[in-house]
Amino acid sequence: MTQAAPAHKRILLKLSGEALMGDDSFGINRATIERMVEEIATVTRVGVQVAVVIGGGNIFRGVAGGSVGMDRATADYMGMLATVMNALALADAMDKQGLTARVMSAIAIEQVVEPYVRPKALQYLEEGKVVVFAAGTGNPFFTTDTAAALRGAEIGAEVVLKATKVDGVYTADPFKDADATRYTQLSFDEAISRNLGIMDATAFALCRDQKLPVRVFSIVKHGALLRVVMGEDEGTLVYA
Ligand SMILES: Nc1ncnc2c1ncn2[C@@H]1O[C@H](COP(=O)(O)OP(=O)(O)O)[C@@H](O)[C@H]1O
Ligand SMILES: O=c1ccn([C@@H]2O[C@H](COP(=O)(O)OP(=O)(O)O)[C@@H](O)[C@H]2O)c(=O)[nH]1
Repeated sequence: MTQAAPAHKRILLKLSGEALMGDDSFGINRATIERMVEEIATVTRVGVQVAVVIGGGNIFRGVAGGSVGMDRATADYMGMLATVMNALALADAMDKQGLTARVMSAIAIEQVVEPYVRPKALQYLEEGKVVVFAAGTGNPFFTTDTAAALRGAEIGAEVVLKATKVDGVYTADPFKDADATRYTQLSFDEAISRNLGIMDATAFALCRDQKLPVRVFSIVKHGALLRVVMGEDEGTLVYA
């Protein structure tokens, strides 16, 4: 039996920090991270090169309650360090499941992880290793969604896959508005002008300018990542 070819050769997967929490209220849930790694492993097995940008919102967010009264830039650096912790946990879980993972950080912390060097990242991807980008863009006032757009463009990913708790982009935040309906697809301009809070405008604008499509899909739904990679209709496509 011949297996269908994947729709993408190289993807940039954005995992929100909160996705690692599972049903916990904070931190990293082991079972959840292992399940995510299994899903990533299935797409590497069909020959897709995978790079991951991991968030930090499960540990610290520059704009959240824990940072009240703090200098914003300092809080953001703490948020970026939180993503490094998540990246280490994710890479560890990958190694345990037989994948070879390499963490690359946008902030130099050499004793902990190697720094981000673009040609090195490309080399790892060609070798079939999973590259986990940590520390966001390395700059305060940005988000890991923007880091996903940036790294996605830099490594020539064909698509940014934003794995999140909701199964696509809705007309309004579905957690707040029960009448919200899901888009199958929409343009970046529509997403920006309608102020759909699923990704920040900086990330959307970068993807739009680089003509890098984004697909938003559910990380909770089993097998969704593989279906996305195989080109099946899943989540919402945001296109240039
Ligand atoms: N128009 C929208 N469509 C879908 N989700 C939305 C929308 N507006 C806001 N959201 C929220 O965005 C979240 C997804 O973004 P994500 O980056 O994963 O979460 P967070 O920013 O909380 O870490 C969803 O959980 C949802 O509550
Ligand atoms: O380029 C970046 C990426 C992240 N952050 C900080 O790191 C936190 C965690 O990232 P994010 O909120 O994007 O994580 P996620 O929502 O994906 O869990 C953010 O709140 C910011 O404080 C930052 O300052 N610059």
